[in-house]
Amino acid sequence: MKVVLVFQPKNTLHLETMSIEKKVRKICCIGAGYVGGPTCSIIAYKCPEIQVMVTDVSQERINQWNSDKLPIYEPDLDDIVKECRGRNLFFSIDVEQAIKEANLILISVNTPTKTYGMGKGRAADLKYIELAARTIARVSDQSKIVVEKSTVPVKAAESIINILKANVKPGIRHQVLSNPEFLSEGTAIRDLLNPDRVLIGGEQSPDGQEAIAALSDVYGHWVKKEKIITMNTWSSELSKLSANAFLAQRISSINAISAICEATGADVTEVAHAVGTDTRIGSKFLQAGIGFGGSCFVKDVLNLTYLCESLNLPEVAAYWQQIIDMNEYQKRRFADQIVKCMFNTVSNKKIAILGFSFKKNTGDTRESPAIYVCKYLLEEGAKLQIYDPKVNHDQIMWELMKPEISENPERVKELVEICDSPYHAIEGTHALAVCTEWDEFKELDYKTIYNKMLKPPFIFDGRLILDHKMLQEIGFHVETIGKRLSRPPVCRPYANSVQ
Ligand SMILES: NC(=O)c1ccc[n+]([C@@H]2O[C@H](COP(=O)([O-])OP(=O)(O)OC[C@H]3O[C@@H](n4cnc5c(N)ncnc54)[C@H](O)[C@@H]3O)[C@@H](O)[C@H]2O)c1
Ligand SMILES: O=c1ccn([C@@H]2O[C@H](COP(=O)(O)OP(=O)(O)O[C@H]3O[C@H](CO)[C@@H](O)[C@H](O)[C@H]3O)[C@@H](O)[C@H]2O)c(=O)[nH]1
Repeated sequence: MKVVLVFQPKNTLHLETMSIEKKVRKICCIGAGYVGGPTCSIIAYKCPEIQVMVTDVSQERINQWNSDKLPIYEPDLDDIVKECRGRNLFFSIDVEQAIKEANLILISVNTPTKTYGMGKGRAADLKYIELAARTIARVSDQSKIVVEKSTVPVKAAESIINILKANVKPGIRHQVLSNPEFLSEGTAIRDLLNPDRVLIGGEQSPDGQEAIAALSDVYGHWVKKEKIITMNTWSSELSKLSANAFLAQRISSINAISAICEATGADVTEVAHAVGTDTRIGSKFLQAGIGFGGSCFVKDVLNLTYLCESLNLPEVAAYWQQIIDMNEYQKRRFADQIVKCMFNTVSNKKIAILGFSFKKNTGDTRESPAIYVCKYLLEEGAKLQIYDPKVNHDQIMWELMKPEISENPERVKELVEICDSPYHAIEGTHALAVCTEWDEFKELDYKTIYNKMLKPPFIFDGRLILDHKMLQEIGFHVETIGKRLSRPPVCRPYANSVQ
């Protein structure tokens, strides 16, 4: 461990270490979002001797974390926050003070797709990461372990290192680690408590290894040693993007197969089962549907394609881009199927949209496929009655009134009604479309629903969760993804279907 001589205010000569502390005692997390909040709650829960301060620039978000109604919905999160908050888990907007006091800092800020300038619509916008790094450099009086938890393009840690090096106070040497997060929304607590693996990438130097060991110790409180994988920084950053690209690729692959099923009479559920029982392939992430959404897959695959282009690898970029293209096709296909089945027009027809979040057990709507299904139906003049158990009304309207979704927000207000229950949503509708796989949609009283709908009543199951046989017996016209159910002559969605 290196030492440096520094003069303290009282002119006494004092020895101070330049290196990072080996033991983590205080953590500051920058960014109190879907990752920062749950991750730090679990750290605080499992490491009672570590003080964890979660910070954010948003006063509203911090107030919510300090209240009984947390800003995000995650099963089991409330109980863990209640147990740790005020003990060794705190939420604050004083980012600078928290950085000063901590010896390990998690950067967990958003890295959205750029909406302007170079790389618009593809590259990750790293402005929040950069700002966090500059703040750390400016306010730190001691060397810290700086952990990149946000998902970033490969070599982002190099930019953080450069910013820190160029701005730190004399005698200070921070260590930057990559520790990408793999939690899924809706199962965040389960994933954090029992991760498949924890990745830590760092510098291959003695200081880098010390920092890796310190972070490994934190996870070691509850994660088995063999699940903590250490590697070089760039491998760690690329592993995160690759994992998401592989997962998204499986969904686009099964969705591509679903189109073939509809055209041939094969059944995508049977095909997915047959394919997934091959142990080399595995059964997870083969659920066909209306396409993937969420804040990560679209953003991270686009980020990967942009990275490939920047590295002058156009063929590789085109390969990954195809995953996004297939996803767009799938969302569009579902909306087209609704229009075509309903006698080629949905103008002024009421359609119930059940589910608006991007998947069940979350209130998150970022990149939700439901948004695009609604967008296409609104463009056709449909009146939508939308219900979601966890997404609040304003959030739904905000998503649908974004300029990239609707050119005419007033028209959206006229055509959309947000409902408090599924039964309210289906009142007087011609059709019902399931856009999120919430369990409660399986349990609805479909006989009552049948009576409340106009005839013939259509059900479009975009998530393959309903009992189609039972619905047909009640009298519904049922359509789904990747298999043919009822086929009256009015409903032949795909002109080139093999009969
Ligand atoms: N959401 C997920 O399930 C998930 C899973 C794994 C990884 N990730 C990645 O983790 C990162 C964070 O994702 P998220 O979903 O938690 O985002 P989020 O938008 O929910 O939260 C980010 C928070 O950071 C805050 N912030 C931004 N700049 C700040 C600054 N300078 N100082 C203090 N606070 C600041 C924002 O106000 C926001 O509250 C992203 O890179 C994402 O790709 C997300
Ligand atoms: O077989 C499947 C599985 C998922 N989906 C859809 O894919 C999207 C993403 O689902 P999921 O991966 O479960 O949720 P996320 O919270 O987005 O989690 C992903 O993105 C996170 C952010 O990077 C990663 O940490 C996780 O490991 C990764 O699974 C959702 O719209 C799902 O409905 C399908 O259509 N079919």
